[in-house]
Amino acid sequence: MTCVVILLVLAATTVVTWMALSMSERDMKSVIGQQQFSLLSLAAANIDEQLAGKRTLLASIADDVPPRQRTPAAIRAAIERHASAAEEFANVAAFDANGRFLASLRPPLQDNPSVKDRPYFEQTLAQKRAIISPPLRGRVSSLPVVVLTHPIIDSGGDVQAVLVGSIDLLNSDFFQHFNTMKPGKTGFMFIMTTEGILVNHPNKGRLLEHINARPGVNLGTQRALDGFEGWLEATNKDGVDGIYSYKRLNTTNWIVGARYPTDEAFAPMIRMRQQAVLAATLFAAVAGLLSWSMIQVLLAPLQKLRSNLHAIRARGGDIGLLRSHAKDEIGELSEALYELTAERQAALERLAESEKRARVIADNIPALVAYIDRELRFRFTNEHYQFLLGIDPRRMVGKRVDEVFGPAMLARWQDCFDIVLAGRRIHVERLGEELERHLHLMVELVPDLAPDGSVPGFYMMCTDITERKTAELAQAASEKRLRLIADHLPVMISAIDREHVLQFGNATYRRWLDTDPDTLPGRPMASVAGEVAYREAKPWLERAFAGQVTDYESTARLHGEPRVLETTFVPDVRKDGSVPFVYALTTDVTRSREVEAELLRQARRDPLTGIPNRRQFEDVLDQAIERVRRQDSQMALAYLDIDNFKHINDSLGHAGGDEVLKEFALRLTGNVRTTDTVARLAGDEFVIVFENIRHPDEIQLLAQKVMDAVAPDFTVLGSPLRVTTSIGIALYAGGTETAGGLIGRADMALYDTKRRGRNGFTIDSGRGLPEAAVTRP
Ligand SMILES: Nc1nc2c(ncn2[C@@H]2O[C@H](COP(=O)(O)OP(=O)(O)OP(=O)(O)O)[C@@H](O)[C@H]2O)c(=O)[nH]1
Repeated sequence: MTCVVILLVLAATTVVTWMALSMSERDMKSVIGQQQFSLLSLAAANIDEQLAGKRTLLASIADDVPPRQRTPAAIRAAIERHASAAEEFANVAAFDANGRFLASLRPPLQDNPSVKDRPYFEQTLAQKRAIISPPLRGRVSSLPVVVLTHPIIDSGGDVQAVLVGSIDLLNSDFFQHFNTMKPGKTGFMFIMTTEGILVNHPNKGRLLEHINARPGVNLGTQRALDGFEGWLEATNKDGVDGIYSYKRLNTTNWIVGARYPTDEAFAPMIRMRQQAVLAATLFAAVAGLLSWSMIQVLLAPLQKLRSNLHAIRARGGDIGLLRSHAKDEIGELSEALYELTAERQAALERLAESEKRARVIADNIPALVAYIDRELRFRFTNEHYQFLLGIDPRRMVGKRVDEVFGPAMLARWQDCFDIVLAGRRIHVERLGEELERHLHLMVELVPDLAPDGSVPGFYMMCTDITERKTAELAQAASEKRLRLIADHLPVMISAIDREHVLQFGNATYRRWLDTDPDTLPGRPMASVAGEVAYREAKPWLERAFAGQVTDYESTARLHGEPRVLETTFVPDVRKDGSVPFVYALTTDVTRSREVEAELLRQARRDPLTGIPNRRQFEDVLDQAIERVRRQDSQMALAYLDIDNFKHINDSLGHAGGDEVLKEFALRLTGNVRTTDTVARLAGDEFVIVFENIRHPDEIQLLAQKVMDAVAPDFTVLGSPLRVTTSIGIALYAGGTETAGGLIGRADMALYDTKRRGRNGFTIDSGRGLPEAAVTRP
């Protein structure tokens, strides 16, 4: 912190110093530049002045030549009369209009020199006025020179002769003053023509050379050649910066330039900058230290606060240490921090408590519980890993799934992980083949959906369902066995739901109805059994859904044959009392019903004679009495006993007696109406129930008819035998009399007949006394 403060102060001081220096440097550069340009302008004025002086000198020599005696001697004399000519020029010579030598101040270096083809000469002739030549190399001396000319014109206006003054660029004093005006110690001045040919340069070897003869570019010089006058900063071809000033000469338009190296020009300023930086650094250090000391004093309460916070965080100390009763900003801050920390501590305690509870719950869930992040690393695992798989859950945290269970496991589960990490919940049941124990696992993968829709991880809960799975497999095997049994039972078995839709049917459907049992689930009962059969079954079925076992019998045609079917509806009553299904067991009872009917029939028949026995008789009598009451008709009951049957038995044997009984029964049944019933009650006792008696007198005729039927001899064991019978008849014409009462009256009437000597009949019409009694002789 201290370092930061010092660095900040230093940085601020440096920035301020740098800005101040930059501004003063900019001003200083401007001043130096202007100075340089002023100096250069003075130097240029000096050159202009010298050139003007030299031109004036030539003009004066020309004027001094007498117009009518322009001989070489006169011209030479005129030159020599001007003593300054020798100082101003390296030589002054005169040439005629054809360029031929006329005279000179100093002897020529060659005989009869000619300037006929020299451009400055031709230009002077052509323009008829004085000119200053560009620098050129002397023909004979090979020295660099600048030539000034002046024409001597005759009265006719023609050029009669030309005065030529040469300036030796190497040795003359022409640039002496100019060169002393160079800027600084290492600066210099130079002159070049508008074409860039050097007229003056500290390096004399470069005279007459083009300024850009050396490779590279100096943008300042370039601008000067383009017409710029003034000062600027530029870099020379050697890469050295400098202040450049440029000014044009009035006389020749040549460019006068000065170069002032920046290092030298700004040397004082650089020194000043270094001193300023040093001073600023010192100032910053002192200011920084002072600031630091002050901050230390100011921040002392905060430091205390910080160390208290450290102590609380490191050792869990009392957060009351954060409290401060100071009435300043730091006091308020401490109090706010205390409240914040207290709230945070309470929240952390609640969170810890909640995490503890969650951990206890997770550790005690009989399932593997884990949280896995997007990199498929375990972030949370419960204790069940230790219990079920023998893996320490703490060692799993931070490891990837394949690091714990191997790459084969990851490959098998990767598709599930991809789905859950895409935000979809998955439920799968799988055999955990990658585990040492082959467990059946039920796995629930739940994505951890963040509020922004991203999925940073997912929860995985694996339950060991091996036991359940084994039980399911056993149940499936058991169901298969049951199915096998059900399919081979001669019973049609169905499961019917509350909508009366079939949910199951056994193979008997195929045998009885030619219906594939696999097509039954989902089909309404009516569509399988037919509307009629369904309507018949419906009430029984509804009672079964009410919880009652019902059964009923029905008839149906199976393969064209009439069959009797017995159906039992068994409700599937659940613990809550609901009946989701009713099982229907339909049995073909045709054969047993036939046997039953036969047994019943036989139970009601006398086995010896084949006519109804006492049981049948009693039913018939009850029904007949009921019909009389209902139809307001009449009936009669005849009670018959074979006379002296004991004697027959005794004489002919029991078999003979049986023959008599059978013949007797045959004769009785053959002589009554089909609506009448003949029955043998026991031994030689028979009864006849006569129905639909229209008049009591009819009874007598009926009795007589029976007597007549018995009268002819019987053939017993090949011998004729006379058999007689005694009859007692009771008439019933309605009323409350019971069957027993009627039988009693008939019996009494029989008794009367016997009492009178047998072989006859007695009729009791129900009026108290027998009304008719007949005894055969
Ligand atoms: N053969 C034969 N005899 C039977 C049968 N059932 C009963 N009896 C005999 O029939 C006889 C009936 O005799 P009763 O009716 O008491 O005497 P009864 O000789 O007919 O004398 P009344 O009736 O007074 O004429 C007895 O001897 C029985 O043993 C049977 O099924 N077959």
